[in-house]
Amino acid sequence: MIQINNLSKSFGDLRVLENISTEIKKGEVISIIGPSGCGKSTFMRCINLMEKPTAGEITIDGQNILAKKADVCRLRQKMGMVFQSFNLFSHLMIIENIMLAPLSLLKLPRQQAYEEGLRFLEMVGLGAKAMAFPDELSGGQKQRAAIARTLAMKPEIVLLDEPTSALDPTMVSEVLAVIRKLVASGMTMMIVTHEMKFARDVSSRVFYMDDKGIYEDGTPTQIFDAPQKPKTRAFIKKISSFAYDVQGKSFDLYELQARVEGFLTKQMFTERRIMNVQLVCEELLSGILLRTFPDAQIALTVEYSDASGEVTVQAEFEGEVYDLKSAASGELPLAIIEKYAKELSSTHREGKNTLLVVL
Ligand SMILES: Nc1ncnc2c1ncn2[C@@H]1O[C@H](COP(=O)(O)OP(=O)(O)OP(=O)(O)O)[C@@H](O)[C@H]1O
Repeated sequence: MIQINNLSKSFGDLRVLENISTEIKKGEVISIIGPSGCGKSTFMRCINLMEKPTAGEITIDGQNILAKKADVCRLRQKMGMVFQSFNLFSHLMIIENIMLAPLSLLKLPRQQAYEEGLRFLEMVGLGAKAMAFPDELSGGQKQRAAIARTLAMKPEIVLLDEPTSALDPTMVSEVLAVIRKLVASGMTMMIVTHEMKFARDVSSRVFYMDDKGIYEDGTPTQIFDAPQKPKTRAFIKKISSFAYDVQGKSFDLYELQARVEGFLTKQMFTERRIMNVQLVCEELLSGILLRTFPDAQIALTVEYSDASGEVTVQAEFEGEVYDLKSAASGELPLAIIEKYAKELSSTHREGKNTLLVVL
């Protein structure tokens, strides 16, 4: 459907994309992930010609869209784009926003554009908001309206550039639910996203971008569970864990708990499970370790494995051999930890204790 050959893009002296070649087939749902600033949005914007590539070829249904004579307007209609920032016209009602392009570009009769627009609004759960103005909608509703507007042009592929990153966390799931519905309808899609769990669940293919290109291209299982290349491995490890340095007993427990919550919310954990992990961290640190070693410098890591669904809380600190089970035996904090832990271990190597609690 889309063939990309040796695509490069520079902004002045800054070379962002270098010689990218790939093919996107009909029905594929491709998530693009990678570190901030690696060129994910630029790549997507080049495909839609919102950025002019510096070199290379993009062929859609056999037509090179970079050729001088290409009918860019018509080719662009084949690709619907959903942006981070909705881009709805605030002086127009939602239905008018949706009808705008079908009327002017597809030349649909007004009544037909209206009826189809309503149908797409109903599909995204906003049938009742057709006559509302954008300011009367929440962020999540605005983004769903923007998706309906894109669909109204009946594109062959939908490109979504970080569609949830401008949203309040409480509104992310309603937009992701609508995107899931599109995926289920068989739509060809490309999504730049920081929602890793979502990328893993909905994609048929994942591009990990780094080093100015598609550094690794694979199924979600390959990229998230068994990445083949070192930078992909490092990135996946980094996004599936977070580290916190605990500096003695006056450390900021509330900050730590907020970080735990933020991290696990991204992994789409339920409130209940988040509270369990927070409780284990609190009992391990304040209930046990810092009561015994008030000045200890503890490196805490919370890691989530999507493959096993397990969370590992790891506490590392220097000192004599310390065995958690025997040291805290019979105490309430350990009993609480054991209630939630599937596995509990203590090891000592080169003067450092490592305690692991797997939940
Ligand atoms: N219009 C522009 N002019 C100059 N530099 C730009 C322009 N657009 C992007 N860049 C630069 O190109 C690089 C890639 O940006 P891009 O937005 O594509 O990255 P990204 O991977 O999507 O990042 P993020 O995940 O943070 O959104 C960055 O260094 C950015 O500063």
